[in-house]
Amino acid sequence: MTDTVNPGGDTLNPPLFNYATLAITGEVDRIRRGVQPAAWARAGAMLLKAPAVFTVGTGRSGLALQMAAMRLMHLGLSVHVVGEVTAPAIGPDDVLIAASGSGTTKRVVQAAETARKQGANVVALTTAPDSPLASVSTEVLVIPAADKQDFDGKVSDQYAGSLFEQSVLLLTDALFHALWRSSGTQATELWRLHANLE
Ligand SMILES: O=C([C@H](O)CO)[C@H](O)[C@H](O)COP(=O)(O)O
Repeated sequence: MTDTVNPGGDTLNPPLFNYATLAITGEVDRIRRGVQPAAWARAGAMLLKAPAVFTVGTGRSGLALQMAAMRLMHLGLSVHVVGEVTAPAIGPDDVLIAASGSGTTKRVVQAAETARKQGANVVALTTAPDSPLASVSTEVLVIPAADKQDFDGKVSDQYAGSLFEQSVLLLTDALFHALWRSSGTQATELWRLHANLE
């Protein structure tokens, strides 16, 4: 056992836990106020017109985006998660949603480059507007969170890319909610598409 990691000490400190919940919700609210709704609206319009939507991301960024993929499927869009064995080829006018806080993760950048070569649009969710991912994307949704290696605590008190990953979930849920409500579809209609093999 390494002596450099102490997994939580002996007990969880309740005041520290309460502080953490407040700190995290405060940080997420700051992100919410810092995004550009017009860019999200453009991305939403692009998704609705796309023959198919793909999502890509690694680690926690990819996991957060998989939740968005499920909700977009519930909206009736044709959605695929890159790396799943059932994901088909991406083609012209399809949309690849790519989440990478750093904007440098190789697998994500390479997928975005391939998507553009095939005539698809790429919507990037990233903290880094000058990153390789942003430079290859059609629409860049900047999430002003900390990069996973910003350890100075200036942008976020949380560990690594946590704030980015939470924001991906919050903002894509907001995108889904806005698209759903403006469609006028009843929740019972959406529920027909919910997994029944679970
Ligand atoms: O899982 C992750 C890590 O724990 C950071 O909090 C990241 O999502 C993963 O490393 C991918 O990184 P980015 O592409 O920079 O989002």
